[in-house]
Parts: sequence; C-alpha cells; structure tokens
Amino acid sequence: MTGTLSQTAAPETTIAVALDGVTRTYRSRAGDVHALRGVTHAFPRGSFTAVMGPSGSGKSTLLQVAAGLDRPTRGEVTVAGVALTGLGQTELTRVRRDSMGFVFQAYNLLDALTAYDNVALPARLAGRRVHRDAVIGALDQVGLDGLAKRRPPELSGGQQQRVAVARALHSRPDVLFADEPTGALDRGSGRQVLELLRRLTDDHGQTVVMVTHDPLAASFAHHVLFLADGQVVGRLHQADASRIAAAMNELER
Ligand SMILES: Nc1ncnc2c1ncn2[C@@H]1O[C@H](COP(=O)(O)OP(=O)(O)OP(=O)(O)O)[C@@H](O)[C@H]1O
Repeated sequence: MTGTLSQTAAPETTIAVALDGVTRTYRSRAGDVHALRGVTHAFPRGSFTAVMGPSGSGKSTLLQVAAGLDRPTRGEVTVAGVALTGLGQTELTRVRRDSMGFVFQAYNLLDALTAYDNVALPARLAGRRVHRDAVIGALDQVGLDGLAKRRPPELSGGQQQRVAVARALHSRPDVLFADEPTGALDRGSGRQVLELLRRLTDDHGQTVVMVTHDPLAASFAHHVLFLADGQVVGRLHQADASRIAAAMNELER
C-alpha cells in the first residue's frame, strides 16, 4: 500500500462510498453541460441502492465518478475510506481493482472460456495467483458452482449475468457497481439477478450501487436515490415498484 492510500484509509468506516459536493461539468463547443451539480450522498456498507432519474439526469455520470472511472470537476469521492481525488492513475487503478467490482448490461464474457476461467480471468490478467476455492466460492455465491465448466453460449442470459457478478465478486470488492444489469434480460432472469444482488447485501454484507430505469428492478434495493438535472431530488427506503414508479412519473412531468 502506498503512502497516500495508507494515510487516507479508514477501514472502520460504515460508509462504503461517499460523494461530497460532487460536480461534473462536461465542456463542449456547444457550451458546458452540468451533468452533476453538487451531489452529496453516502452509500452505507452492506446496502443495496438503486440510482434512478430521467434520461440525462446524471445517473451514469454518478456511477462513473463514484467508481473512479471519471474524475469530478469539483468535490470529493471516497471509496472504502480512500479519497480518490489526488490519487495518481496507478493508485486509482489499484483502488478500482482491489475495492470495486463492475457489472454492466452486456455481460462481457469470453465465449471461448468456461465460467470458471471467465471468473478467474481478471486476476490472471493482473498477474495475481488464482485460488481455485475463491473462484468456486464466487460461483457458489451466485448459485452456479455446478456449472463452472460451461461456456457462456451454453448458459442462459441470466446465468451469464450471474457469471459476470461472480467475476466481479471474485476480487472481494468493497462495492459492486452495476449499470442496468438486467437491461438485456427477460423478466424471470432479471429477477434472479436482482434477488442475487439483494442476497449478497443481506447475507454477505456486500455493498451494491445499481443504476436502473426500471422501478421493478429498483424495488429490490434497500434505498432508491433519485436524480434530476444533476442533483439529488429524492430518496426512498424499502419502497415497492408502484411507489418508485409514481416518484419517477413526478420527475418526468
Ligand atoms: N462525454 C460527455 N460530453 C458531454 N456531455 C455529456 C457527456 N456524457 C454525458 N453528458 C451529458 O451529461 C448529462 C448526464 O448524462 P448521463 O449519461 O450521466 O445521464 P443518465 O441519467 O445516465 O442518462 P440515460 O438514462 O439516458 O442513460 C446529459 O445531459 C448528457 O448529455
């Protein structure tokens, strides 16, 4: 661990991800676009939060900035006690690799590799030793330990997405970021993935931050954070899909 990281690390924190006054302005020839305007929010450890809001409200930008894939114009992002601002690219890459997992709408699995090898691949690419128990453990967590030798084309869409979740969990991340993880799935498969994300938080203390357009998907989360025009405009706790849909309708009016 580098000096910067050890100075800023606070492992006892109950906050997995904190955004403090985060602004992100895109500068373009047509003028400035204020994608995030002073967002302050703490994602507690072991919580499942859905981020919702109308198209263009800043959801993807929030996820990118929280995950250190993009830097805020102003404000601070802290992940697992580490302040990301001021970290160099190498340190940032290391924090991302060690503390964060990512799941996207597209599973991004390699068809030529088995489920096992897809889960192990990021660690292998990073030159790290792969422990069989850890890979099987990650597949077990997503309910696929019996299918470790299958290749993606031999799995359903929902099973493929669960392999992608296992791959993200293999590094034991502090936080799992998911961007529309059920966007490409039918309702039943999507439900399995959402139940899995909820179980990971309830039973294993995993923190999950998920961007979604779908009120039903968001209803699996503990908390829903609503964005509009780059700002946090509402929060719901343990809400059902109809309540979330009503809140979205209000925002889209
Ligand atoms: N690279 C960029 N350059 C300029 N403007 C951008 C860029 N990326 C996003 N924006 C703008 O920032 C605002 C927020 O975009 P963002 O993608 O975060 O919204 P979103 O809520 O995820 O939208 P959607 O639901 O449509 O995916 C939008 O006005 C968008 O046009």
